[in-house]
Amino acid sequence: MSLQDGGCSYASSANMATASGSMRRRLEDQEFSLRVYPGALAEGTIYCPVSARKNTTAAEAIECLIERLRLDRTKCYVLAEVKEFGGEEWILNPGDCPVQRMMLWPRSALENRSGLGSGDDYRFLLREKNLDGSIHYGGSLQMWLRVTEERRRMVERGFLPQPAGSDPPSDLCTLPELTERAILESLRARFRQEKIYTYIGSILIVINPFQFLPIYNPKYVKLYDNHTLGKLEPHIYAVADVAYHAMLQRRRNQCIVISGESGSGKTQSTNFLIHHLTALSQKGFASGVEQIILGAGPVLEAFGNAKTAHNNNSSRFGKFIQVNYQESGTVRGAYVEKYLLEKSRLVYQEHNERNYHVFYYLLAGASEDERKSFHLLKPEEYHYLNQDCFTVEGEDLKHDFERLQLAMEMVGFLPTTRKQIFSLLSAILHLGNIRYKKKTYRDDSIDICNPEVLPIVSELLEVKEEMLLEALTTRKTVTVGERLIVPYKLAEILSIGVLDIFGFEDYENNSFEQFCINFANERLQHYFNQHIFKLEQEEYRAEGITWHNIDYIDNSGCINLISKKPTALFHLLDEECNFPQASNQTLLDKFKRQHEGNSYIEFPAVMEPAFIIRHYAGKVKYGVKDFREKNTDHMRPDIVALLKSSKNAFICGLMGIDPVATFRWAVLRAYFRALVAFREAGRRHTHKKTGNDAAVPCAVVKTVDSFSFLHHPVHQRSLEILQRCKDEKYSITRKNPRTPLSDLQGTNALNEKASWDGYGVGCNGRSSRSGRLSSTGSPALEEDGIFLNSTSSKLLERAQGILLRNKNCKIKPTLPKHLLDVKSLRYLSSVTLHDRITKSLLHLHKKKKPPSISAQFQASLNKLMETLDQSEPYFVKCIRSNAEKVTTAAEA
Ligand SMILES: Nc1ncnc2c1ncn2[C@@H]1O[C@H](COP(=O)(O)OP(=O)(O)OP(=O)(O)O)[C@@H](O)[C@H]1O
Repeated sequence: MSLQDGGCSYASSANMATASGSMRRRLEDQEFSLRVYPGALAEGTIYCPVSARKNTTAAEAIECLIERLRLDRTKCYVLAEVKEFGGEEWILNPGDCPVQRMMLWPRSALENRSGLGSGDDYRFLLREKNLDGSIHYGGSLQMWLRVTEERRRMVERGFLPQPAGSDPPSDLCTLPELTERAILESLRARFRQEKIYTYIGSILIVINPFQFLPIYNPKYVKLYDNHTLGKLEPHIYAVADVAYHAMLQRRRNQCIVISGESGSGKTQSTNFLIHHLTALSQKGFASGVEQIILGAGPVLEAFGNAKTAHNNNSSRFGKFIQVNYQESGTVRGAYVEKYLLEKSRLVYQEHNERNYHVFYYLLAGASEDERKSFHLLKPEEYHYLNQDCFTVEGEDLKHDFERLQLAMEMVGFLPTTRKQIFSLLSAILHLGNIRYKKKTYRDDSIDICNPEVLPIVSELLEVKEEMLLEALTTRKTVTVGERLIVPYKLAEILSIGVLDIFGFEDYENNSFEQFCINFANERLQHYFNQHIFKLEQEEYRAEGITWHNIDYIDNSGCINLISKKPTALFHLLDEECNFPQASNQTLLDKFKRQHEGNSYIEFPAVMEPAFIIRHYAGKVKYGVKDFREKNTDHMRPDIVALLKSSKNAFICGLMGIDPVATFRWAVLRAYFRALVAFREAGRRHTHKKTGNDAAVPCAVVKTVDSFSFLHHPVHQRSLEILQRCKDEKYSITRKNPRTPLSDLQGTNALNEKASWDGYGVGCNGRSSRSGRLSSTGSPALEEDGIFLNSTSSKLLERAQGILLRNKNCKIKPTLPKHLLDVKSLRYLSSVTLHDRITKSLLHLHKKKKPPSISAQFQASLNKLMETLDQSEPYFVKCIRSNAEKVTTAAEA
């Protein structure tokens, strides 16, 4: 190093001085692990690791060894350095520094310190000094080394117990003393040996090394395949493997819950787990499903991750990835549920933070044509991007954009859909540049300072410019229902869920987001307690094992304070959101009145619009400012109406007007109505023949006679769709613009030149592969045997025949056979039952007030907990090795 530095004589000397100065400082501060072999002085110990810095003396190291190995203090000891196997021993003076000696050893000696016979054997020995000053050797050095080496191998193979004072165990439950200190020291010692994984029973601890270790290649996938936990060195693959085989053997769903603070490695661990879970099931062959699952990672990352002060690639949402398997253990598909995306980041970022990655990727990676058609500018020219920082060290945005495009393709986004998404992103950025001014001095109404942005946004969103201007400058007070996101349920399939949820947060200013995040953590901690302490102890008791109950912090009180009906904080907040006169103070007063005296809540002594919650992980102070606004984060109806009017099917889809869902229900209705019609027509026919009036109620006869259901706009629309579907023509034009669509939310999407080749975006905003509309049915659904022909189609054909013969019927629909299987219908009704369009088509929901954000969040958490409760859990706890994201494993 010094030679190289010296060689760069033309480099700026000031720079060099700074660089070498900081390098020197770093070396001074670094901690190294010395392995000292005590030989006969401590029977059973092969070597004892001692932490030392560059200036730690031999005397200090010996003092530490006396302590650790509990040696006789009345005796004298020295450190001896052995260079090369069988070579001479060099006795260190008390003031010599062993680390400095070690730094002169060849690299191979440091990398292979235990290897006997490597040719490069360098080590420190602890020797006893006789009274006359001579060294007490107690046997030949070579002999002694051979014996200790043999013993080491025996220990490694499990024939001898782990000696005290040697390497900390891989499962900390086997530590003789289970104190916090002992646990931390063991983790630290293991980390220094680049062992980032450690078990505490079945819990896996991961310490983020901020450098990639070569322990994730296929060799390791194979190594950990089908082993009981704890047999091999701890590894994240071992957890995935155990979950996989437990699922297959016990036929029960499994889940892996990953927790830890921001930047501790949760997402990385999730990626490793998913990789291993898919690799296990494919046994080395990358299948289409695996490609899609792995491709989803970069897409989620681009849209949901951002640079924060703590992590350059921080996930700003929680996610639960459920990998679903067939009975045989082959991956069937995966499903991602997302929680609480940080929306505020779009418009505002804190110091040293950025907006979502995808914006920077797009601006850096778009081609010249794309730049033109999306009207792209430079990042500095957008208000949403130029608030603080633009770059992240070491990133290659062009490459990232290419990677994103590839990943989007892998997961099934067609080029048209991708274009529509990027167009929307560009519209968001331009919208952020709109500036307002007062219209007139006396008037409070507003106008737009830079109207030149409007045609651009209107083009990108495919909405009328006048409507856009109106939506941006006026506010309508009518409220409409908001979407309630209910995930699809894939019934009766084995699964392994991986939960990567935001960690506990306590910042300088904590708001509603932190309150929700920390509540989620309380719920997960409760789940953890249930499994690790409560259920385990109950099992011991049931089996008659002597067991003293251990105390753990039961956080039910805190959970009740926040969410238990009817007076919990979330409910009081909802109440206040309904009062137009409410203020921060009235909210706080309500909290106080209801919960004064509750040990989980405090109010600051100084008049401050804040409250303090005693969480399991510590106290957090929340400022109530914006709580009410953030809890009622509803889309304004006029903005929703504007976006609904877009000619772009993707944008309509975002507003819950999912053409695919509308289509599905239209098909369903057509089917059932036709079925009823056919039955009734049959009965009527029989009645005519037999003259038996009583067999047919009049009302029914009337209905069938007139086929009034066909005149219902829903039905007309359904039949049109079916007809078009059959003809494989997807450019649908509005036939009857005056059709009343009030109870048909979403059908206007069908009237636009929707890109039917695109993948549908589900009502919950999820891109849905199964949503592809094609005349042969969705490929994904076909795979599941959904749109298959069946005998029921014959029935429909006959029903259809009757319909066509009827004079009143103006439309001549032809029902495609493949859409008529009863199983398909059942499937469709189960997957669409909860979506808003379905509800409105079935009149299941009247215009109710939309649920508050906290209510939605609680509902999705409850759902998650239900899933977790039905699974066997594994826990992965991630720890950040340092706050500076520095590569440290071997040096800490
Ligand atoms: N096992 C690992 N090996 C190597 N590097 C890792 C490992 N785990 C994490 N890292 C590094 O640490 C960085 C932060 O990790 P990650 O993004 O997974 O944290 P996180 O806990 O998900 O953070 P957040 O909650 O902010 O999303 C990663 O970008 C990666 O560089």
